[in-house]
Amino acid sequence: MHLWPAALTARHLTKTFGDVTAVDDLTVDIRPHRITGLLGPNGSGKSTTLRMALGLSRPTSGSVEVLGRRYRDLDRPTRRVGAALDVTGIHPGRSGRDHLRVACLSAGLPSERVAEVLLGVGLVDAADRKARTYSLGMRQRLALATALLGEPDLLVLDEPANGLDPAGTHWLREALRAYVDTGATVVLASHVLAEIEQTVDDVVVLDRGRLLAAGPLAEVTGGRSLEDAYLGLTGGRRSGGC
Ligand SMILES: Nc1ncnc2c1ncn2[C@@H]1O[C@H](COP(=O)(O)OP(=O)(O)OP(=O)(O)O)[C@@H](O)[C@H]1O
Repeated sequence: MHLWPAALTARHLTKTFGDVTAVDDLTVDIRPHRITGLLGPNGSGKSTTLRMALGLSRPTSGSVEVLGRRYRDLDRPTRRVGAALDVTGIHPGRSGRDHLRVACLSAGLPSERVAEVLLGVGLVDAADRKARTYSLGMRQRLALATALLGEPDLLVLDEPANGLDPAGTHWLREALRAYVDTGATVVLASHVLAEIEQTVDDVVVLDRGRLLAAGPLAEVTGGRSLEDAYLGLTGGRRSGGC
């Protein structure tokens, strides 16, 4: 149904902040209809890469496209790409339901989607409580619900399991797999290698902004655990959280 050669394509993508090169000449293709984990130590450029892909930050040089176009050139981007990058952006005085209503309205999406995504992420019972009373895991669910409003072809998540309990992590894994099975693509950045290992089809490993490895999980790990492969690739620079 979705026929793009790659869901995300970076070509010589580079971003500098003053003296810091956050992303350094990154060339990679992320395959469609799969879950890809973006891995790397703290400060390796994962979030900066995702922000450039979503048009939130301008590359210093090089390019990044999602679904075959620059994000800003996509037709109705909120229906094509959904993102949950930062749970701190949720208004504390607003209920989850109101947060979703506002997001629906501003994206021009039908209001029926609010009840559907609340059900989908298991937040129905908490929907009318103010977001300030939500746990981190509940805010993660609300951020995911927001990203899913437009039933996007590409879902981009930054540390989506952060704050989820084991049952929540299990639920997330199943939910992402079910979503990809509908023909969509998921890209997620994470530090938690055990979680990544059980969730993704492909991995992209960054270190200090540079690409260290990319490909199917089994190919990159070569029979080792992901942690061993990762520590070998990054020279022992540990990702936070593992
Ligand atoms: N707006 C900014 N201004 C200055 N430096 C920045 C900015 N955003 C990111 N950086 C720097 O760019 C580098 C890459 O940061 P980035 O947040 O992309 O890494 P990350 O891999 O997502 O890290 P983490 O795992 O800790 O979330 C870091 O050195 C960071 O300090």
